[in-house]
Amino acid sequence: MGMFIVLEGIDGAGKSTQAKMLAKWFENKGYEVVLTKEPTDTAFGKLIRRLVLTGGKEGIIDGARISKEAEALLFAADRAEHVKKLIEPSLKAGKVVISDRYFYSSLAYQWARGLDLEWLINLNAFAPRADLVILLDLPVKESIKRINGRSIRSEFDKIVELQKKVRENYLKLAEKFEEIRIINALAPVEDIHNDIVALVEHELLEKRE
Ligand SMILES: Nc1ncnc2c1ncn2[C@@H]1O[C@H](COP(=O)(O)OP(=O)(O)O)[C@@H](O)[C@H]1O
Ligand SMILES: Cc1cn([C@H]2C[C@H](O)[C@@H](COP(=O)(O)OP(=O)(O)O)O2)c(=O)[nH]c1=O
Repeated sequence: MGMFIVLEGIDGAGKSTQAKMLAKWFENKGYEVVLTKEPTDTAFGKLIRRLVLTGGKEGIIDGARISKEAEALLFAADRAEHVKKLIEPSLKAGKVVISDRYFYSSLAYQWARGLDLEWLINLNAFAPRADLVILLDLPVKESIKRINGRSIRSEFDKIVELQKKVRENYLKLAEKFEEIRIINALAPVEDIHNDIVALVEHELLEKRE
């Protein structure tokens, strides 16, 4: 079996930056790596971007956003394809799978949107837990500064209050899921990378020897 590592955190926490660096680190050590993300680039992920994340006309039914239940189900459908078609086969082939977001995102975000946590956990029960979840934690103010430069930001990402709730939710989830480890994401990129590598060596590689 391979190794399944997930990066989580609020928007702009540095997940994609660190996921790429970690993937390179594993490749340099000779591992076969699959770097992936959620929402995916499949038709399901595209549907989510169209209906949920853009806040565009198509996502609006009767003048409101699509329901939070439908939103959670769309993320779960995208995830089911992701798990069955990519994650599980890659792990069976002995590869290192690194995912930028996974079901922990649904727990943190859709819980913040008002859904029941246990309902969300049950909905996502089909998805195998990761071996290690790196939670990049930083104050919302900092994350907003980092993503201000991005050209296309949806309404969804702009809501500071929601991001604050999401951050709190992640910290609560870290108490519930032992695979979640908190990393201070305020540090410079290289320092965070070194912290992540130390965690991976200690939590995953040493335990396999
Ligand atoms: N440790 C860091 N310190 C300062 N800026 C960072 C750091 N990590 C990433 N960034 C920058 O912040 C922005 C968001 O990073 P990104 O990796 O895309 O975050 P995420 O994938 O979590 O949304 C990018 O412009 C990136 O270059
Ligand atoms: C995977 C997932 C993402 N999301 C949200 C988190 C992000 O705001 C958005 C993903 O958009 P994306 O632009 O891919 O992420 P990022 O802003 O981190 O680069 O979708 C959920 O609400 N639930 C989920 O299950």
